[in-house]
Amino acid sequence: MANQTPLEDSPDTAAGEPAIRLVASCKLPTEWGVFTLHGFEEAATGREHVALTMGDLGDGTPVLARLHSECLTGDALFSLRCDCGPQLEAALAAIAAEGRGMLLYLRQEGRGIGLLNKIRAYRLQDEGADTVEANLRLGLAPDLRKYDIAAEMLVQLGVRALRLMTNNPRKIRALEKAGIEIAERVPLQIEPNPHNAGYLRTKRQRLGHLLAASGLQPDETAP
Ligand SMILES: Nc1nc2c(ncn2[C@@H]2O[C@H](COP(=O)(O)OP(=O)(O)OP(=O)(O)O)[C@@H](O)[C@H]2O)c(=O)[nH]1
Ligand SMILES: [Zn+2]
Repeated sequence: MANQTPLEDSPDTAAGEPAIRLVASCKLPTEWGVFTLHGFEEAATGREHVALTMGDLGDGTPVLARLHSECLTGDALFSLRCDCGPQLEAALAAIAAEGRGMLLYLRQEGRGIGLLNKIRAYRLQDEGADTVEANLRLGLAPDLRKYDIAAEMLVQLGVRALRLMTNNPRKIRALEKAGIEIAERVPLQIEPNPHNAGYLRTKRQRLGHLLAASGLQPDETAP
C-alpha cells in the first residue's frame, strides 16, 4: 500500500502539554499588504504550520479567515488542475482589503494523503478516475484532514469566531466541533478553467462543496 501520512487527531498531548506551539513571528510584506507571519510547531509530529494575520484580531468580533490546506502544485507550481492557487490569492486579497483577518496555511497536503500520494492520485486521474475515486483506489479516504490543530492555532492567536472563506461544509462542521464559532460562511468560488472544471464538479457532487454548477464541465483530464 502507498505511504499514508498520518495526521494528528487531537490538540491534547500527554500531561496537558499544548499540541502546538507558537515558535516565532515576523513581518511578511506581500503584494496585497504587510501581514504578520506566525510559525507554529506540532508537539507530537514536529509538523510546521503558519498563520498570516493582519489587523487587530483580539476585539472579539468574528474575523475574516481562510483555512488553506497545503497544495504544493497549485500554490507554488502554478498547476491549473485545482483551484488552490487562485483561492489563496483571493483570500489574501480579501483580508488585505478589509485590513483585518487571517489565513492559516495548514501542512496537510493532498487532503491529508501527502504529496507523493497526491501525485499517485493525479496519475490515476490522468487515466480517467475522478479525485475521490483516485484516493479510494489507493486505499485512502477521500479526505483525511483534521482541523483540531487549526482550532488550537486560532485560540492561541486570540480568535474564537470566524467569517470563514470556504465552500466546504465539512471544514465548517469540524471547526464548530472543535469549539470555533462560524458566524458566517463567505463563498470563495474561483472561475473554472478547462483543466479544473471536472475536479470542481466532483467536489460539488461527491464531496458536498457549495459551488455553483455553471461552468463546471465533466472532463477532469482535459489536456
Ligand atoms: N488527494 C487529492 N488532493 C487534492 C487534489 N486536488 C487538490 N487537492 C488538495 O486539496 C486540498 C484543498 O484544500 P482547501 O484549499 O482547504 O480546500 P477545500 O477543503 O477543498 O475547500 P475550500 O475551503 O472550499 O477551498 C489541498 O490539500 C490540495 O493539495 C486531488 O486531486 N487529490
Ligand atoms: Zn490544489
